[in-house]
Amino acid sequence: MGVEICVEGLTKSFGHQVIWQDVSLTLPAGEVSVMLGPSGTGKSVFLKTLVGLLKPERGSIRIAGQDITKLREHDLYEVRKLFGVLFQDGALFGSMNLYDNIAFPLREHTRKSESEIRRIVLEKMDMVGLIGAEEKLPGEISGGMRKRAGLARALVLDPEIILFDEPDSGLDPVRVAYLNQLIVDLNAQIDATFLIVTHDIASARQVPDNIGLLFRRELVMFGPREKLLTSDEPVVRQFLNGRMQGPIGMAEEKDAALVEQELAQLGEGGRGGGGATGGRTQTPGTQEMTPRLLPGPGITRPPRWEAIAKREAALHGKAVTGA
Ligand SMILES: Nc1ncnc2c1ncn2[C@@H]1O[C@H](COP(=O)(O)OP(=O)(O)OP(=O)(O)O)[C@@H](O)[C@H]1O
Repeated sequence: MGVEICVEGLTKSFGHQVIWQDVSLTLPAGEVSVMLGPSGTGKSVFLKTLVGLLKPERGSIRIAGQDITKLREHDLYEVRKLFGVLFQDGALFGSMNLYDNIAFPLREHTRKSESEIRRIVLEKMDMVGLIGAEEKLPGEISGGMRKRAGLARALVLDPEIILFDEPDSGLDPVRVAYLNQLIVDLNAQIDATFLIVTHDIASARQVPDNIGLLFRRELVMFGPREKLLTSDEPVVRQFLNGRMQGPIGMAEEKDAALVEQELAQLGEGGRGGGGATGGRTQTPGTQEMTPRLLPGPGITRPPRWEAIAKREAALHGKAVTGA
């Protein structure tokens, strides 16, 4: 079972530049969460802060009963063993074949025998569909295979938490679909806590249990997938629908009057409309409950799935009847 991560009042700056402030959220143990946000809102900085590579100015990050922001380097090293991280490009060593790349953390951090290492490496390569590619060099394989190799390497120390930094970047839509299925299947099999940073809205709508959105140096919202998919919050609706109309502009944020004008031209939303938003500016876009991606055949669903499915079915019923 993965571990819970509890973030309270977290603030990170570089010099005078505040990246985000007062961020509080709980990543529930064993669940998949996605962090969204326009470019430059500090999603990668958030991942690095969680794993202790960057120090926040304020706030706490509680993992397995310890506030990691207070730990000394030696103790942090121990906590980091709970994490597996999939970097954007897989971060593989170019001169090592896939087998040695994936074996690397085991050789570096454990005293396991080569035969034990072989068993683990082949098991993880099998999980990500890379059996047979042991001798390949990273430069000889596709981007999708490199991501899967990076994922196998992130799995070898049996992490309780896996952080994914844009796992879908640079992949075609079919490879993204396969990778999403792999993520859902893996989560059901190993039950670790997953946090995924992505720009891919389709993935964000289907894969996670929870979604968070960073914007204007704040965490606008974090909660169950169904809560964000049906939210009236203008920034959340704009982002989850990938629309130009709304508070998010090319250079991050827009003038309020311009947003009003855009929405009026579209004939949707605007002030004084009442209804679901209680008169707030509404951002156009569907509030559909995208179907959840299920684990593949033969993979047992974790116990939480039943409760989530009931909650989502109830919400779907409401959306259909307009209740
Ligand atoms: N080590 C650092 N020193 C100074 N500034 C940094 C450092 N790392 C990141 N930043 C700044 O923090 C801000 C957020 O960067 P980050 O890479 O986390 O954004 P992001 O949301 O992941 O963006 P994208 O979606 O484009 O990948 C940027 O303005 C970046 O320049």
